[in-house]
Amino acid sequence: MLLTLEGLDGSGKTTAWEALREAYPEAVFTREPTGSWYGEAVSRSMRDDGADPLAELFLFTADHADHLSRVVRPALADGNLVVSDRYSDSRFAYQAAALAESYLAGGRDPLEYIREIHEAFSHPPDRTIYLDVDPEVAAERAGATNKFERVEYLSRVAENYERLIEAEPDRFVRVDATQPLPAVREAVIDHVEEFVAES
Ligand SMILES: Nc1ncnc2c1ncn2[C@@H]1O[C@H](COP(=O)(O)OP(=O)(O)OP(=O)(O)O)[C@@H](O)[C@H]1O
Ligand SMILES: Cc1cn([C@H]2C[C@H](O)[C@@H](COP(=O)(O)O)O2)c(=O)[nH]c1=O
Repeated sequence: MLLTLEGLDGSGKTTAWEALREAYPEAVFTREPTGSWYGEAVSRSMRDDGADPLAELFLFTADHADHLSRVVRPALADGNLVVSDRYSDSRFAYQAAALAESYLAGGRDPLEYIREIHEAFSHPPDRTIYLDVDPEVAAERAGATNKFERVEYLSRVAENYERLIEAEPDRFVRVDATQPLPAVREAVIDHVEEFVAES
């Protein structure tokens, strides 16, 4: 089973991922952007305020393709539970927000365009936990360490996540990530126990 953790910057994904790592030591824990050279290219692009948003989309997507073939598909083929801190929904939410200000021919919807690119090769998550905080909390917790961690941009990202949740309500579960950390941790672990029991 492929389980992904999604949410705005600072929503607590990595904290939840670490709690799950303690609870499921036998599972495979991974993340996007990855630590590969593709992931390093992504980090370089994120540090560039003038990076072309379409070029940046394809850097993130290249990192995803490598992640799939090197980590995710082999781990799933071996029957593992795979837990990824960010995955394809991050592209749908973040790069669609960046492309909205940019250019796509024929008035195409950026989010749909990015989904179509992924449909051709990706492996969709089985379940996704959405750690829900508002953009103000997210920006404050994240500390504006990269160009995405600003309230105005994160508001558009949050709207895109809402579209994704609305389109696939059975895949997503929403956790109120403004709760104190122990309550968030407990909610995440309870959901994963349910997913594992159902699978
Ligand atoms: N429920 C919570 N209440 C208060 N602070 C929290 C909570 N969850 C996480 N934090 C704090 O917010 C900060 C960001 O948490 P974390 O790194 O887990 O988020 P993230 O979603 O992985 O962020 P990013 O996407 O920026 O990597 C950390 O300082 C963490 O301790
Ligand atoms: C996978 C992915 C990530 N991002 C953005 C979201 C964050 O601002 C940074 C780094 O992620 P982290 O969890 O804070 O380490 O990258 C993105 O825009 N698109 C993506 O596909």
